[in-house]
Amino acid sequence: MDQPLKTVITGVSGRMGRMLVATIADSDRTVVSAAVERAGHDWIGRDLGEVLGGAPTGVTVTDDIALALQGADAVIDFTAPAATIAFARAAAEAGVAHVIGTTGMTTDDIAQLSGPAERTVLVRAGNMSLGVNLLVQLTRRVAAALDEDYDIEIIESHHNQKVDAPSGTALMLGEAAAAGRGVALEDVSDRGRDGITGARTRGDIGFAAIRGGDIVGEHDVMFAATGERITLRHVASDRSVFARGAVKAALWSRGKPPGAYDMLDVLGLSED
Ligand SMILES: NC(=O)C1=CN([C@@H]2O[C@H](COP(=O)(O)OP(=O)(O)OC[C@H]3O[C@@H](n4cnc5c(N)ncnc54)[C@H](OP(=O)(O)O)[C@@H]3O)[C@@H](O)[C@H]2O)C=CC1
Ligand SMILES: O=C(O)C1=N[C@H](C(=O)O)C[C@H](O)C1
Repeated sequence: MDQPLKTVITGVSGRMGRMLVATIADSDRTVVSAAVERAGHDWIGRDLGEVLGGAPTGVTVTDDIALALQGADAVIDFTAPAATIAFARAAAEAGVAHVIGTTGMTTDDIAQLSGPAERTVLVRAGNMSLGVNLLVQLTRRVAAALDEDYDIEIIESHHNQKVDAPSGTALMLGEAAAAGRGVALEDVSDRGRDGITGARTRGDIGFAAIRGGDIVGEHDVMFAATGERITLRHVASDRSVFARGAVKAALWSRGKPPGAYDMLDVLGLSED
């Protein structure tokens, strides 16, 4: 068997950072080799196990990404767009695979990942769960089978701490629906309706975002026509589905050539 994958976790104190530490602790194929938080965070310089309320692990939380990447195989990153761009440059420099779950990235942010992806394996997805990635493929197929008599609406629900909208998953689903219809999402996307909006434009793909309580993540893709409605739905009830997907991506990266990949590649669901 291969040596356990030496994995760096960024944003380690966050909801996903903690979930990743727990997921890796349950795996004999990966190990947390370093843990990163932002400069000034009160976990810096302390043992990861102790700050999480457990036994010492020997991993000291650091704000130095270059140091954290030394000798590592992969970095799993669920943080924020500016941090992710900086981590991508550092991972490319160190030749370490970069698994990105961060959402809320603009087109310009994403363009800044193409340089790093020429130098190392970069896997990025707005949702790392198997279920959502299957839903992406289903959405593409249903959109291809139906004409514009079926209005496509994407409804997403998340916890009250989420800072970006539409969710990364909603955008993945929107891209899939647009691809199924053979159009570009930016030409048909309808976000943030408010006030006298006028009637719906035929062919548009609409987005709606709900924020409340501790909702982990729910996504509906509705195809609404006169007299009938089809709804494809995914409900995540536990963040472990995202963490397991990210760890799977990190393991998959081993030995792959540099390039930009997504979870469809990792899961073998890519149809292109
Ligand atoms: N693709 C997927 O499957 C999923 C994606 N996500 C996405 O992952 C991201 C994180 O989500 P979540 O864990 O809920 O968010 P949290 O806010 O709980 O965690 C983010 C963490 O990143 C840290 N961070 C921010 N900037 C830096 C930096 N420069 N250096 C080091 N650490 C930094 C934050 O620190 P601080 O608190 O000090 O700012 C925080 O600890 C979001 O974009 C979310 O949408 C979430 C779930 C699944
Ligand atoms: O912020 C979250 O929590 C989540 N973010 C991702 C997204 O933006 O789609 C994935 C998941 O839905 C949870």
